[in-house]
Amino acid sequence: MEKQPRLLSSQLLLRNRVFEVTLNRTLLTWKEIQTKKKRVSGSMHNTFKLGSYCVPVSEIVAVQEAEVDKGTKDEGRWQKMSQKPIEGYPYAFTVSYVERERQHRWRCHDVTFHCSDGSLCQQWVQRIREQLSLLTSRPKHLLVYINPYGGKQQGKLIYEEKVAPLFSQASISTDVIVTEYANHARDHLKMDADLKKYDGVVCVGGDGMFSEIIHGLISRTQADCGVDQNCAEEKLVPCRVRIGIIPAGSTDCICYATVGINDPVTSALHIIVGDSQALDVCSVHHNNTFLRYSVSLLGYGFYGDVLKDSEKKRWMGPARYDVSGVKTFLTHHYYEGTVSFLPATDILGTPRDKTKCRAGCYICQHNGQLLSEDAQFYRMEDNISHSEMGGDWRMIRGKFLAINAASMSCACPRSPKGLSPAAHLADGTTDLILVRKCSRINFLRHLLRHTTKDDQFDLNFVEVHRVRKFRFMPKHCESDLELDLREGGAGGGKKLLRKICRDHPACGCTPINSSWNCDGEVLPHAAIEVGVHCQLIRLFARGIEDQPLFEDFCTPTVI
Ligand SMILES: CCCCCCCCCCCCC/C=C/[C@@H](O)[C@H](COP(=O)(O)O)NC(=O)CCCCCCCCCCCCCCC
Ligand SMILES: Nc1ncnc2c1ncn2[C@@H]1O[C@H](COP(=O)(O)OP(=O)(O)O)[C@@H](O)[C@H]1O
Ligand SMILES: [Ca+2]
Repeated sequence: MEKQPRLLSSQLLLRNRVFEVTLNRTLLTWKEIQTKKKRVSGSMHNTFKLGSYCVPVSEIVAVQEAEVDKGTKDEGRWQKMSQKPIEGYPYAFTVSYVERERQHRWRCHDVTFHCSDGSLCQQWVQRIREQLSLLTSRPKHLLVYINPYGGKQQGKLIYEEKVAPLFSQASISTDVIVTEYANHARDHLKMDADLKKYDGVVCVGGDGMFSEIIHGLISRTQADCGVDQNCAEEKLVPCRVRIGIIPAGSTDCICYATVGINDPVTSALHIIVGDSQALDVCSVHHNNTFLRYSVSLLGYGFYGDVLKDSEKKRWMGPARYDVSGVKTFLTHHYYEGTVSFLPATDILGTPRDKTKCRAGCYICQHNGQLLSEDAQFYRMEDNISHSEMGGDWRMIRGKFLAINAASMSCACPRSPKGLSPAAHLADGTTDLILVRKCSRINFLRHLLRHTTKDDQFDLNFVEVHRVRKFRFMPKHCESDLELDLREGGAGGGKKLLRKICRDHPACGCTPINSSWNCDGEVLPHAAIEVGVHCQLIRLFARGIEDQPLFEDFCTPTVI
């Protein structure tokens, strides 16, 4: 077979101007070759530049021959044609590529090049397609789950109108399941789905729906590999299949904190270009029983109570969180208990850093590497258990308005910098935020700082620790009591009840325990043990990209 030259370069017409169009292994560039210079708006010093653009091949969505109706030139039927023929350039092809807009929004943009020669036009289409086929990280076949009841109940519409057309343009085939009941997606992934057929799973819904997907996928992977999820010390096996999130929920924090915006088209484009972003996952256990996984917020007290109350107000849609938020704020419950945690030592980064986790984050790479080297070392020294390698646990007893573990920033439209602005997506740690009992006005000051530039940790009743593991034990352990009543018979039960009455007089003003908000799902247990599993799952995302220096930029990059 004849070997193709690496570089393809031709003079083609674009909007009636001649461009030198070049395709190499990584870039498609087009440069105006007329002498006329073009002013580029918004550039730093209003300088004049040649019209010259480039798009990375990795950000091309598709290429196709454009329809140019050559035979109808004299019949005045231009409106029927997708492209007007240009004298001497009767053939054309259209390249669709990612264009960056403000606030991390991506859009699919088209550029049509006109050629004088049919075989040249075909050569261009073929060469670009060949280049695209070399991008092995792009998904070809996806399994899509849609929650039709998430958020404003627009999931199906959002998928059909905004996402499906892009997938088909990018030649991605899909199997789509619209869920019929809660946990439908989880159980399908866990037991029925033929995962070998797919390069990824797409979740159309909110954080709760995403939680279903990761539970199905992680449980399935552990079952296939013979790993027992109930054992908190087990090293879990990372999932092969990547997950894409099309935001169609109420908070969409996981999408927002990994992409920088909750926008369905942006997310679809990240899936199409085959992005990959590893994510830490917390496992939640109690008494050697697996309870749940969490990737964003594990919140006890305030966020647990907001969520529990909001579940009764689902009919309100996303506004339920504001109503329950105000109600919970006014109720001002605090909860007593003991938090123990294992601080993450030997790592780069602290929760008070000014630098944030961004696309290609060095801290995530460094800390992830460190953990896998540690794991190798301790596998060799197999007489040392994982808990012994850990270091020193710390213990804090107190009265808390909120205990929040943020494994990622938890940025969302309500709080664009999030609960822990400097948390990392894939560093193997979670940020444990303890908000002690304080006045309403002080708690409001803390909450308000989630929405401003001010530091929400710079208050004397708030502390934050970057940890690998933590435990919470409420002062009055309800689940233990129930367990004791069942197991210990009447005598043991009476003794325990007497103790509780002594410790907690029946004033009736405060519920004994809160529940945990686990990625937007209510976890009724109060006593839990949590461990972080570094980079257990991967998303079709790349982390938040650094904002460009100047506002008025757009791709294709002007060079
Ligand atoms: C005074 C203004 C205070 C604004 C404080 C906003 C903080 C928001 C931080 C949100 C962190 C979100 C973490 C992610 C949680 C989600 O997993 C989870 C599920 O998402 P899904 O429905 O898409 O499935 N979402 C949630 O749990 C929602 C949490 C939303 C909490 C809103 C709290 C509003 C508080 C308002 C207090 C107002 C006091 C007014 C006093 C007069
Ligand atoms: N077909 C369905 N019917 C009812 N509930 C569902 C269905 N599919 C998923 N769910 C559940 O709906 C809940 C909320 O979903 P989510 O997409 O996160 O929306 P929201 O962001 O509005 O909470 C999740 O707990 C999920 O398990
Ligand atoms: Ca993390």
